Parts: sequence; C-alpha cells; structure tokens
Amino acid sequence: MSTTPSATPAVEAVGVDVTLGGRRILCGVDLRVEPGQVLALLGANGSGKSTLVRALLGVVPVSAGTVRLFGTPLGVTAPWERVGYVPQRMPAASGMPATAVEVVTSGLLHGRRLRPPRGARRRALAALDSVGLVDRATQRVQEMSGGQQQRVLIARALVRDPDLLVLDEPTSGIDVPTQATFVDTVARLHAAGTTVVVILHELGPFADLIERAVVLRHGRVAHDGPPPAARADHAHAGHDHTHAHPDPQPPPTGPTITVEVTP
Ligand SMILES: Nc1ncnc2c1ncn2[C@@H]1O[C@H](COP(=O)(O)OP(=O)(O)OP(=O)(O)O)[C@@H](O)[C@H]1O
Repeated sequence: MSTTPSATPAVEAVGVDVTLGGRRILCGVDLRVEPGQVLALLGANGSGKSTLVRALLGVVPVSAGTVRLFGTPLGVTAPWERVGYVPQRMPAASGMPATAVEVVTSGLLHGRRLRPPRGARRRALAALDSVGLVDRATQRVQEMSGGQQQRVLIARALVRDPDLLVLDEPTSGIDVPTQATFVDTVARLHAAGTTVVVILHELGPFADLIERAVVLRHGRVAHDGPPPAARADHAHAGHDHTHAHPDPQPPPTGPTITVEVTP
C-alpha cells in the first residue's frame, strides 16, 4: 500500500525524551508514521527501541516532548481500542490460570469496553487460528511453552483488528513455519490498511513488508529511510543469529550503525 503524508499520522512523536533510573534513555526522538505504513525499528541491544514503543503507547512517561496517536495526545481520550501491542517476551497470563481463548478475548477489552462484545469467542478463535493455536484454545497458558505463549499474545493483539499494530520482537523464539503464518497475517492486515511498527533485530521474514526503517543508536534516531539490505554473512546457513549485539559505547562520530543489518 502506498503511504503519502496525511494530515493525521497514526503516530506522531515530537522531541521525545525518556529518563529511567536517572539515565536519559531517549533524547529528542521525532517519529511520524503515516497510516498504512510498515515501519521497522532497528538498533543494537539497549539502543532504546522498546523504550520508544513504550513511550509511544504511554507505558513509560516522557520527560519532554509529545506523542499523539491518530491525532490525539496520549491519555484517557487516546484511541486505545485502535491499537494492538505485543510486548517483548512476557508470560501471557502473568500467573493467572487463564486459558488461551480467555487471554485472547481480553484483547477485545479496553478502558471504555469492559465486557466482551458479541462474537468475542468466534473472533478470539479466529485470532488463535491465525497463529496456529486454535486447537489449544482451552489450554491454560501457564502450561504452554514460551513460544506458544508469545503466539497467544500476538493473537490477543490481532483480535481487535487494530488500526495500529505495535510489535516488539514478535517472532523471537517462534518456530519458522509459525513465523511465516504470522507474517502472512500481518501482510493481510497491511493490505487492509493497518499501520505496523515492528521492532526487529533482523528483517528476516518481514523483509518484503518493511517500507521504512528507523535505526536507534544511544537513544537517538541514527537512520530513517529505506530498509537496509541484509548483510551477506547473515544469509549463510551457519551464521549464529543469536549472538549479542550490545549498543556500542564509543561516541557516535559518523553514520556507522552497528546492528544486524547495514544500510
Ligand atoms: N525500567 C528501567 N529502568 C532503568 N533503565 C531502563 C529501564 N528500562 C530500560 N532501561 C535501560 O534503557 C536502555 C534501553 O533499553 P531498551 O529495552 O529500550 O533497549 P532495546 O533497544 O529495546 O534493547 P534490546 O534489543 O536488548 O531489546 C537500556 O540501557 C536499559 O538498561
């Protein structure tokens, strides 16, 4: 889908600073995401990617700057029902004895809707189907593997048919066939106009979908433009994709970007 600048971006962050534990984690980040765009957020470990999406969704407070979602400042009036969020790996039910279909159905609730809508179970089962877990709908999520719990969280974000889908390393720990199914689902949502912001370490199976890449370095935007080409050595079958890429400490004196991919 082509994305031309519109009057009302899906996300508009201006001059965002975030300070956590007395440390400045984000420094003056500007980010405008047009409706329907698929944007990858890249950067080394600790560069501030998760903090940025948390700031965009009001999960961490900003110490300076502003964030708007679909034109509305963060707060109770923000259109939360239009947003689906898959946080970085966490237990799907936080210790509660909930089943997969119950966790996914909770994705249909938000501040102004505290009761599941009509057809909630059918929609939850369809969302579970899109991550290959419909046959485990009534299983307790505590009894599921980490990757299966991650898929439940993805289904919980998908069930509300979000206009903005925010994914924090959604496919880490998920087997390759399930990744492909999930990417197909995201592609369908994109074709229907959903805006997608996805944190990745490698474009991997998302490569064909990504229209724009923003690379963070030390809490600042170091690159904003076309997605980088995959590094040749990462295509080798023997390459270790699990090695750490800490945010490099030397001061940024040039455009070098130390991530899994190079622009
Ligand atoms: N609650 C917190 N309190 C203090 N520091 C924090 C907190 N959350 C994150 N940080 C720090 O902020 C920095 C950025 O963390 P963040 O999780 O945003 O990085 P990231 O780019 O998403 O990394 P990764 O690729 O490892 O997920 C890190 O140095 C981290 O230690």
